[in-house]
Amino acid sequence: MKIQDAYVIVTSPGRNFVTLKIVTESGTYGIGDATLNGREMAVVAYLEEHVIPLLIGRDAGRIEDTWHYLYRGAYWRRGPVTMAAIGAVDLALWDIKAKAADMPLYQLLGGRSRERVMTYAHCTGSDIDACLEEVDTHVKLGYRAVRVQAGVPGIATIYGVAKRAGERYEPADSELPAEHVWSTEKYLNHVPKLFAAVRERFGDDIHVLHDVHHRLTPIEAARLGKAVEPYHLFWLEDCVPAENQQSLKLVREHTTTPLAIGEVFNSIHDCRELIENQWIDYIRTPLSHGGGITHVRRIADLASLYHVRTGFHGPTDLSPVCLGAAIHFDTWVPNFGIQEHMPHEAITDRVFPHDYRFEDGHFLVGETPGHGVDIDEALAAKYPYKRASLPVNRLEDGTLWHW
Ligand SMILES: O=C(O)C(=O)C[C@H](O)[C@H](O)CO
Ligand SMILES: [Mg+2]
Repeated sequence: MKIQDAYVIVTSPGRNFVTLKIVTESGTYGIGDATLNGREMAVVAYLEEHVIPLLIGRDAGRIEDTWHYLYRGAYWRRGPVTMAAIGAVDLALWDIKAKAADMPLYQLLGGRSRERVMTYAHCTGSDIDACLEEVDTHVKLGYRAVRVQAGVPGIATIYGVAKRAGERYEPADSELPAEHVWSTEKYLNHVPKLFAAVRERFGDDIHVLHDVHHRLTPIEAARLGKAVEPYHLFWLEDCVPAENQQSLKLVREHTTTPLAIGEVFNSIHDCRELIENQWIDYIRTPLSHGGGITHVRRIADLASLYHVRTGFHGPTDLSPVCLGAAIHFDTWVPNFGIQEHMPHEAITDRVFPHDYRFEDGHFLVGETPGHGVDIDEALAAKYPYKRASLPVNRLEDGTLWHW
């Protein structure tokens, strides 16, 4: 089954998405998500200039060989742009293979390990009470797990907290980066009160998660992990940046709060030390940014040896193509933990028709051959790309910080 054509579709139904479509001689096609939030056009150029010409005429069935051809063949290895481009090719090729086999993707991966995929919701509020109302709403929608983020007195704007009640936060909300001001001390003094309030109102039965978004140093993260132990979080996410993997060792030595990390990783080498030393509990690298199913499956297998489970990144800035493929992977992978769910806007869902369903706090995988997500190209063409940037953060003295 030779690849006859491949092209990139850039569309902005509510926010920017980049999709790679690969078409074979028989007419069977597959699609992959190539969206890299805030750096979308870099992946477009990488695909159009350096990848698509190599795909034409190749055997679409040789997924493993194509992965190595693109990875080793480029000489310049790893990095989010390269790996998002390879990931899009890989997802599209798995889609084609599953369609050709007339199977839903999870069957091709090895079949079901579970009936349904537990997912967590985002609950944010300008203060603790507003956040608790969001938790209440999501518990009533059936969620068993909630990620809670609340405003902190004395900090005007925090990335990840919606600006208005009932709204979701938008990851990339302005043409050029907005600037926020951050105070670690104010945050550390306030945030344990949020978990205490959630447990007091909702009891012990819901899973509670929290994203620190890389803003702490290791010893500060250790302090937070210890402080929140009484509220038994499901996980504390991205508590420190992890370019230095040893940072997680320090945190681990001080606290039993479970640790999740990896949404900005794109290679097994970014997390190998973290996994082999059992410094983390959940690995979050998504299929699209981690070089596709072919590579992330290796990460999951390594993780399974060390009691580390998957908890894939699932924000709105990964398209329904990535989410749909993730739900197949989650249905199969033996060491599944949880799947993030930040619902896409209705118009995004119309541009990307899909067969996965949310029910009772879980995703249910579809039975359509392939990964079950398509793109309506005519509708997509109505929503042209708009530059959108993620924010930056500064400490109160003006020092540039993690956001
Ligand atoms: O979903 C999360 O956990 C995030 O941290 C969202 C990220 O900030 C977002 O995907 C950046 O583009
Ligand atoms: Mg995160």
